[in-house]
Amino acid sequence: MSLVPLCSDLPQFLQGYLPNATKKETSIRPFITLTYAQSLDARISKGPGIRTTISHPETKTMTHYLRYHHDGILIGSGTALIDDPGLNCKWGRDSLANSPRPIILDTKQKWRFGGSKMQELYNKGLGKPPIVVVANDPAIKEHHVEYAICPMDKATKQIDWEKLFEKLKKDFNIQSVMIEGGAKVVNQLLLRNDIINSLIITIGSTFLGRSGTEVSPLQSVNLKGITWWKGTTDVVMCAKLDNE
Ligand SMILES: NC(=O)c1ccc[n+]([C@@H]2O[C@H](COP(=O)([O-])OP(=O)(O)OC[C@H]3O[C@@H](n4cnc5c(N)ncnc54)[C@H](O)[C@@H]3O)[C@@H](O)[C@H]2O)c1
Ligand SMILES: Nc1nc(=O)c(N)c(NC[C@H](O)[C@H](O)[C@H](O)COP(=O)(O)O)[nH]1
Repeated sequence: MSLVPLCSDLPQFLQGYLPNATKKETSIRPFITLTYAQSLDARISKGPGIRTTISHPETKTMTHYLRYHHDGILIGSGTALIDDPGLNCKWGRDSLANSPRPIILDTKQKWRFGGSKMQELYNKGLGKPPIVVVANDPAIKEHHVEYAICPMDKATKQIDWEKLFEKLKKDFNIQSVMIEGGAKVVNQLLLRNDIINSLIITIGSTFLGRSGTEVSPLQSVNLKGITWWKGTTDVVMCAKLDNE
């Protein structure tokens, strides 16, 4: 499916929140953008296992413009298994060159590249092959997939985000990552002002109801550098996570 044209005021609106392509990041971690689309009642899907369109076509195009500006695009295995996303970039003339590298957080090793939309795009020369984040050497290694082995923190039984992003930069030369969900990933990273450089949230003019998948961090989060864009049915907020 082709995209509608990018709204002419969006590049200027997003500029201060994108990785700077001309300036190599000096930090040991990549530039990290946290981005997702939510309903007015802070839901990102109608419920577990239900792929839900929230964005208007013009903010869908914006997402592809964001993909164009990042080296990697990270999602949790929940999203990979439920949505079977392509994660390539349809904005611009050359999908393969413009696409970010998909990064799938799959410590339980449940997702397979084989048979996925990502593989279909890769086979057609329209997308890049994924990096799969695992906690230990995977029992099954798939063709064309690279694995980032990232040990779990023993206490939290979660991967250490800092170590993961350092590894992505050092071992895979990923200078910028956009994180596209889902809820478990977003809820953790909304609390990480030490890691997240930009927050870009699309809000669609719909309510998805209480059985919807909610995004809401464990504690309150303050924002700064806030700016809003208004489209036909959606608004987009760009911000930075505050240090307070
Ligand atoms: N509207 C949007 O912008 C948007 C974007 C993405 C996904 N979604 C929706 O979100 C839903 C999926 O969200 P979800 O919360 O179920 O799944 P998720 O995509 O957040 O993936 C969760 C899984 O990722 C892994 N994981 C996450 N954090 C980890 C950590 N720190 N260490 C180790 N492993 C970790 C675990 O395997 C966990 O089960 C789907 O319904 C999807 O359609 C919506
Ligand atoms: N911006 C945005 N608006 C939405 O309404 C929605 N549901 C998502 N959801 C993000 C999720 O990760 C999707 O699975 C991928 O956006 C699909 O990606 P593809 O088009 O297959 O490349 N994102």
